[in-house]
Amino acid sequence: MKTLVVDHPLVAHKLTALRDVRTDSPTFRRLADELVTLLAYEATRDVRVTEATVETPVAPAHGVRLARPAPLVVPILRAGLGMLDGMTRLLPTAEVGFLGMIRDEGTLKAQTYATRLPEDLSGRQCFVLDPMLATGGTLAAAIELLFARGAEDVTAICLLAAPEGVAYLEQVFTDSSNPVRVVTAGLDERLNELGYIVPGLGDAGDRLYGVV
Ligand SMILES: O=P(O)(O)OC[C@H]1O[C@H](OP(=O)(O)OP(=O)(O)O)[C@H](O)[C@@H]1O
Ligand SMILES: O=c1cc[nH]c(=O)[nH]1
Ligand SMILES: [Mg+2]
Repeated sequence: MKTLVVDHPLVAHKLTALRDVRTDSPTFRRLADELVTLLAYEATRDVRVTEATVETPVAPAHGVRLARPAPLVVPILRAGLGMLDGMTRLLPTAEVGFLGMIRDEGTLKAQTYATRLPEDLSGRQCFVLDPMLATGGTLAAAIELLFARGAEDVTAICLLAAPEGVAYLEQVFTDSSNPVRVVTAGLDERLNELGYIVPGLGDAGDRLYGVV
């Protein structure tokens, strides 16, 4: 598994504002949206393309188009929904599937409460959106589900990751024929005793949509 921490001053600036406890929900949503578009640029570096030729007003020009089948973008509800618009802005022809998952805050185990994905993902490139990679349980379960349906490779886009979560994914995904990549704006210090990323940004879902 490969992990890319995007090193860019605009990403660092927006991430700092996102972390700030004084940042309100509307601003948090805007920053998350902007950050995802910046991360998506790196995350789609290996998106599959096919050669294409178009006629300019002057002459034929050789270029590329996104290959078929279209990539599948999968936000993990709730918090991943705050990353969807920023992603599809850069990849408007992608299809979108949905996974609803919640981490039990006692056991820290992920449970899936909603699945709306194509049954057959053979040959598909998938991009999973979830702002927080903490223990890694949620992302691991989501990625396993996509591979079980035939996905070819999976790139997870996160706003923040913990070393513990990255290590867990490295341990789970060792098959080089089904590569996994994590692209994140920041790799933080550690998890605390409640399974929260330190220094992190708190509960991403609550900060986007309110406490439930
Ligand atoms: O890496 P893990 O330890 O599994 O934790 C990360 C998960 O926790 C958060 O979701 P949460 O369960 O709070 O659901 P929500 O998006 O509805 O708030 C977050 O958005 C991830 O999905
Ligand atoms: O720090 C964390 C860990 C899990 N989920 C969050 O939203 N934040
Ligand atoms: Mg939450």
